[in-house]
Amino acid sequence: MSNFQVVKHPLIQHKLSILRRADVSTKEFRELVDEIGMLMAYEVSRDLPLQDVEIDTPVAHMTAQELAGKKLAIVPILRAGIGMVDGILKLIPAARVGHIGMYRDEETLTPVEYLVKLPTDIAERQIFLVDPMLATGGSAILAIDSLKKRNANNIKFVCLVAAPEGIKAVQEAHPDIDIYVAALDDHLNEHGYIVPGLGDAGDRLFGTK
Ligand SMILES: O=P(O)(O)OC[C@H]1O[C@H](OP(=O)(O)OP(=O)(O)O)[C@H](O)[C@@H]1O
Ligand SMILES: O=c1cc[nH]c(=O)[nH]1
Ligand SMILES: [Mg+2]
Repeated sequence: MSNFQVVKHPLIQHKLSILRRADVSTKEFRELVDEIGMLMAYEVSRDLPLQDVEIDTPVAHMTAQELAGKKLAIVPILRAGIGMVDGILKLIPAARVGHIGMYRDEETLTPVEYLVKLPTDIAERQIFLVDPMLATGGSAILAIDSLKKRNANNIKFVCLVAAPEGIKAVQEAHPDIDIYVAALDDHLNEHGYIVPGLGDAGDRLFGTK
């Protein structure tokens, strides 16, 4: 079974509590998603491989360590996932960015895929699949299906707020995928929204409602 982790760092929890507030402006919401994305990247990148490198400090020669040049790709699920990309790129600027466009049909809550644009060597890359919200799990499952269809298997799913229903669904569909969330909320309401959640992340991020 996959690794499922709630990242409880105090900075993440503090910023997430501000993000949830109904009176937060679009500008603040965008800045907070960016910052939390960066803080989540710190945790998710914890096991990236290192290699020895010989360097000279002003004082002495030493064997230091650097990232082993593992190829990375950040893949946001549009639209809301876009909000997390820049924060992660601040820490890992050489990462490539792929996009998976998807929206939930409001009646059926079934995800509809409308765009897949990925680096050509996606199968060789460690992928951070990002979306602030994991509700029924339908969108994440379809995005992972889409990546696996293209032979990408090294995937970590990074999300801010998750419902237990979504975690269970993703773990059942894709037991090999590690999941990192900033919060595990209580339940989904009758409209498929996470409770207490933060509302519609895409609309809050882009000011579309
Ligand atoms: O787990 P699920 O039940 O599939 O729901 C989660 C999805 O819903 C939201 O996207 P939405 O459909 O609102 O699209 P948007 O990002 O364009 O607003 C969210 O960003 C996830 O992608
Ligand atoms: O609560 C939810 C559920 C799905 N998508 C969102 O943006 N918010
Ligand atoms: Mg939305």
